[in-house]
Amino acid sequence: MTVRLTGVGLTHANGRRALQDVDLSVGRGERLAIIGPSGAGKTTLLRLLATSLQPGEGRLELLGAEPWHLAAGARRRLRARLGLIHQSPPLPPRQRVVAAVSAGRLGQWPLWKGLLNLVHPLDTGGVRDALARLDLADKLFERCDQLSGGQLQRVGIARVLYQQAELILADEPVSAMDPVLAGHTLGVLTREAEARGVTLLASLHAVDLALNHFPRIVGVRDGRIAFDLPAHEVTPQALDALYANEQLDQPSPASPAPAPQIVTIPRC
Ligand SMILES: Nc1ncnc2c1ncn2[C@@H]1O[C@H](COP(=O)(O)OP(=O)(O)OP(=O)(O)O)[C@@H](O)[C@H]1O
Repeated sequence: MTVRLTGVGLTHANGRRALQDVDLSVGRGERLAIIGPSGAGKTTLLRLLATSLQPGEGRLELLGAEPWHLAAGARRRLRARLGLIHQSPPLPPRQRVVAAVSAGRLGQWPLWKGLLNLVHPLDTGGVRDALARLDLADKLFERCDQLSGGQLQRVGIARVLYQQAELILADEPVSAMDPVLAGHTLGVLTREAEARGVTLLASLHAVDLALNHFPRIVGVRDGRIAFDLPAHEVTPQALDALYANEQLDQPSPASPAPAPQIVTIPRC
């Protein structure tokens, strides 16, 4: 298994319980979309898998290791095998795209090579190839602060492709793109993952993108796994239950009581 969570719970520092009783096993090469309403715990789950958050309860295994039982150096080496795609890639604004993408391999390089690469990019050809897959080869020497939000997201994806990560964790990777580009970009990412046998977990708000691009769908609600199904078995009823918004369901005290109504968050 690439990922195994057993009875995992996580409470944020402010006391907010974000995950509870999460059991999840993901095999090597699987592609899985995580969907669910806002605040359900999708980002927390991905941050936990990225080892930026430590579970309060339960057991986490990643790539055959238990990260929180490893010494710091071994945990750093494990992290170098994980590729993180952020909704807003944390790229230094003045950095050139070539440096931002090549930084994907910093965790695999000795310090001297990483420093040298900052001054003089060592593998411009490899970086250009990764960018070309995202139709961004012409942005190689542009500054990150001169790119649009959607272009920056594609730079973040190119960085993880260049890294050749074994497990890709993507948090809303196409949220800043128009629907056509979002679909195209997810297609590139999922095909790359499939061709390389890489495990891919992505959180997505757009349910149609999740169903079209991922064979397995995990629905998360209130910090728990509501369903874990092959995409073709996800029913409209399961989606309605996942997205039924209890807070919006409360009638206003000042208004005459309307007929009870479940408000469903629109899914694009
Ligand atoms: N750093 C944090 N500190 C405290 N509470 C947090 C933190 N991050 C998230 N939470 C809380 O944990 C819960 C889950 O949040 P999370 O961001 O994981 O949800 P999400 O499903 O990714 O939501 P969205 O779709 O809106 O991004 C929410 O109640 C949120 O307020």
